[in-house]
Amino acid sequence: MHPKGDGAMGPGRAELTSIFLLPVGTNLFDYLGGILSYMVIAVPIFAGVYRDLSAAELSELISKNAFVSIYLVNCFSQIIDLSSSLCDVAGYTHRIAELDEAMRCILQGQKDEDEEAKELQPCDAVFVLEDVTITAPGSDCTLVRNLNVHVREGSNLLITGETGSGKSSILRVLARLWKPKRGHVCVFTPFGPRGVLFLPQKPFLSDGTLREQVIYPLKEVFPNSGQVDDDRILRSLEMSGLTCLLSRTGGLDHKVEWKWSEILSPGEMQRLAFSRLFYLQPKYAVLDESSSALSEDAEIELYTCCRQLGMTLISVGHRRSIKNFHDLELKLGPDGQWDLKRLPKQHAPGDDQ
Ligand SMILES: Nc1ncnc2c1ncn2[C@@H]1O[C@H](COP(=O)(O)OP(=O)(O)OP(=O)(O)O)[C@@H](O)[C@H]1O
Repeated sequence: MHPKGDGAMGPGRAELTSIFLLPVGTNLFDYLGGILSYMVIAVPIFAGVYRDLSAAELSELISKNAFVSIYLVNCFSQIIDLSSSLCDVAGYTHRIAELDEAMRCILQGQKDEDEEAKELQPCDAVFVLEDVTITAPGSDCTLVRNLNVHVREGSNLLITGETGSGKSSILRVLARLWKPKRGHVCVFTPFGPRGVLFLPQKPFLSDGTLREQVIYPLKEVFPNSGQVDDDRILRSLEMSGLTCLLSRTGGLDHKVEWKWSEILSPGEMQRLAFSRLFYLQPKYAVLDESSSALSEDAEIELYTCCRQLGMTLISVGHRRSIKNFHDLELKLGPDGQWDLKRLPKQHAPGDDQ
């Protein structure tokens, strides 16, 4: 036997009220509407108010009264039905307003931090982590302790470490999705196609044509770029090894029936994310195991393209082969330990091109 009122074991009083009483209250007019008119007219009839009327006049009065009552009941029911939709709309509006307020606070906080950081910017460093300690939200376990890293343009950083050691957490802090527990994090380049783009392990694929997939997060290309832009998209698809998608979709602008995230394989999704990168060609790219579903050879090809396009990379990856494309390795260890070392210069494919 469970004690009475044990909220964890069954619905509480508030839930019972919402499950049973609210619908009953809402539909009360519907239930009683049919008999309400007779109850209302019965009082004056039995009190003798209409004793002068003939039987025909009385029945006409009763029927007229029933019509008016049912019409009123109908109107009340509609108002009550509308009120629940109105409550939903009010709830959604409130949540959107709260989200908007939170976003404004974050943006304002970032602006203030950026202003402070500008004064502290060390020469030519673009990503700066100074004395940064990271813990996951709602956890006391330190993932990275007192981390100091500066990433300069042209100097690629590879983050390695065991599963769960906090590699992606560093990227979340750089993207300002998480606040560090201690220390300063500064990114001296705008987020987006003109600055730094983040490629996650599982890319977000919106609905839309192949063109819309490749140019994402842009919604439209410049109207006068025409053929030039088409060529750029085709070239990006070729570099990412996805030219085959053109025949599957029937062209860049053909409306497709399917959901991209359902029909593409994980590897194809990752290649599509790289085609976005090659189309947008930002100065900096943060790659969070963005090629993990591809073969080593395919990964090397994609990193070679990034190098040819002159992007500065911050990557998380497990394969040894991608070390050749990086200058620094940040290795995360247990208990928040880390080690930053310069990688030996090696000949990476694409260096001689
Ligand atoms: N939103 C979150 N809330 C709480 N804990 C989280 C959250 N996201 C990640 N963590 C925890 O933080 C730790 C570090 O996660 P992170 O994703 O940085 O690991 P990782 O080194 O990138 O691992 P992998 O190599 O498997 O991708 C993990 O123990 C994870 O469970």
